[in-house]
Formats: sequence, C-alpha cells, structure tokens
Amino acid sequence: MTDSHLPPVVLVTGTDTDVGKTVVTAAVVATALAAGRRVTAYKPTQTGVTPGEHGDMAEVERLTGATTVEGVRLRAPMAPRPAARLEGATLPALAEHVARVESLRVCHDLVVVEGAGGLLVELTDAGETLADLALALPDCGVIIVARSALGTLNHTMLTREALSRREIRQLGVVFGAWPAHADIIETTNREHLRALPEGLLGAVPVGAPRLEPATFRDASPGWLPGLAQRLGTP
Ligand SMILES: Nc1ncnc2c1ncn2[C@@H]1O[C@H](COP(=O)(O)OP(=O)(O)OP(=O)(O)O)[C@@H](O)[C@H]1O
Ligand SMILES: C[C@H](N)[C@H](N)CCCCCC(=O)O
Ligand SMILES: [Mg+2]
Repeated sequence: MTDSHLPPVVLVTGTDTDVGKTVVTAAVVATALAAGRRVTAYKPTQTGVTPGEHGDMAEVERLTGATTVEGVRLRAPMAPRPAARLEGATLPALAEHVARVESLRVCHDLVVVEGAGGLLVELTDAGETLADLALALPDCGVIIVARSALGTLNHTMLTREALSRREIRQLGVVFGAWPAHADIIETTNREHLRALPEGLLGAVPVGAPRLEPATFRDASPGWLPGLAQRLGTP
C-alpha cells in the first residue's frame, strides 16, 4: 500500500458534534464522484431527528446527488446510547454496521461513514465507538473534521492520539468551516495542523452548505486538494 492509496472505506469523525462532519462527508462524496468513483455514504446512528425528518444522509444526498444509507434513527438530540434508552430502543450491534458497510462495498469503490459527534461517542448497546468500527473494518482510514476556532489544536491532537494508540489509519484533517477572512489564530492553527504527519486534506469554506448543489459538487475537489490528489481527480 502506498501513501497515496485511499482505502475503500473512509470514516469521517469530528473533534466534536456540529463541526461540519456532514458537510465534509458531502464534500468527500462529491470529490470522489468528480474522480469517477462509485461512492455512497452511511450514517450508522442518526440522532436528533424524527421519523421522516431530513437527517445527515438526506443532506449528503441533496448536496451531491449520491445515494446514501442510514442505520438507526432516534429522536433525542443526544448521543445514541442515551437517546436509545429514552425510546426503549435497541441499537444495532457493531457486526451489523460492519456487514452493512461490507455490503455497500460490493457495488461502490468508496463508502464514506459519518460518525455521531466525536470519535469515542458510543454507537452500540455494548458501548462500541466509531474507533471500534474502524478496527472492525478491514481496509479503512479516518478523516478528522476540526473547527477553525481557538481550541481546535487540543481537540484535534486528542482525537489523533486516540486514533494513534489504537493504530487506526489517519488520512488527515479537514476544517469544516473555514472563514473567508481567517484571523492570525486561525491561520497559525492551520499551519500547525498542516505540518503534522498526514497533515491537512483541506478546508470547506464558510457558507458551503448554502451553495446550489451543482456549485457544491463542482467546488468540492478544490476544497479538499489532499483528497482530490489521492483520488486522481481531473
Ligand atoms: N462550511 C460551513 N459553512 C456554514 N455552515 C456550516 C458549514 N459546515 C457546517 N455548517 C453548519 O453547521 C451546522 C453543523 O454542521 P454539521 O451538521 O455538518 O455538523 P456535524 O459535525 O455533522 O454534526 P453531528 O455530530 O450532528 O453529525 C449545520 O447547521 C451546518 O449547516
Ligand atoms: C444530536 C447531535 N447533533 C449528534 N447527532 C449527536 C452528538 C452526540 C455527542 C455526545 C457527546 O459527546 O456529548
Ligand atoms: Mg452530521
């Protein structure tokens, strides 16, 4: 495997909830589509939406036109385990998520999996996390979505350390919402993360989810040059 190899399963985690994982997932999907890949996205546990309500995968579909799959859906806007407890629901076991990803791989070159909140949020009744899902999948890598705000260095390094100590492959960091006029702190934080091993894959500009889907799709590879290069995007 070369450094430029992109695994067939990419897990998108964040340094926190609300950092832009869904929008980055859509940008990764759009970048892969532009490179001619058959790509889909999967959200194992979607919380904070009622039946019929627009969830994260619907947003990815709206922005990219790709088809997506949702695992379990829960109403409460909280972590999956307490949300399931409130509803008296059972969460799918890790093996079910692994099987779902494997089945999606059959017809796709790339499966992009979006976590819930950060890396160590529990996704199953047994307390397994997105990190455990990464360990259970044979050939995958993780993208970390970070905020551009002050505080992001610590949150990003904590997430990197949690991945490193589990020997989970890291693909790089993406800023979920990069301001048009970055201040000195944002700029120096960006340079700091760029200098790390794996470094920065890119940054999604503020306002990206409000773009017309066609514009979002066209612009995505330019936001993620580190990924577009590995995909051989024209
Ligand atoms: N680049 C951006 N510019 C402007 N708004 C953004 C951008 N990225 C995300 N947002 C907005 O910020 C909010 C949180 O983003 P998003 O839903 O992608 O977060 P998330 O990390 O996926 O959260 P969750 O843990 O719930 O899955 C949304 O309202 C989204 O539209
Ligand atoms: C409801 C929210 N938007 C996410 N889907 C779930 C975030 C879980 C975060 C749990 C935590 O770390 O406190
Ligand atoms: Mg999301």
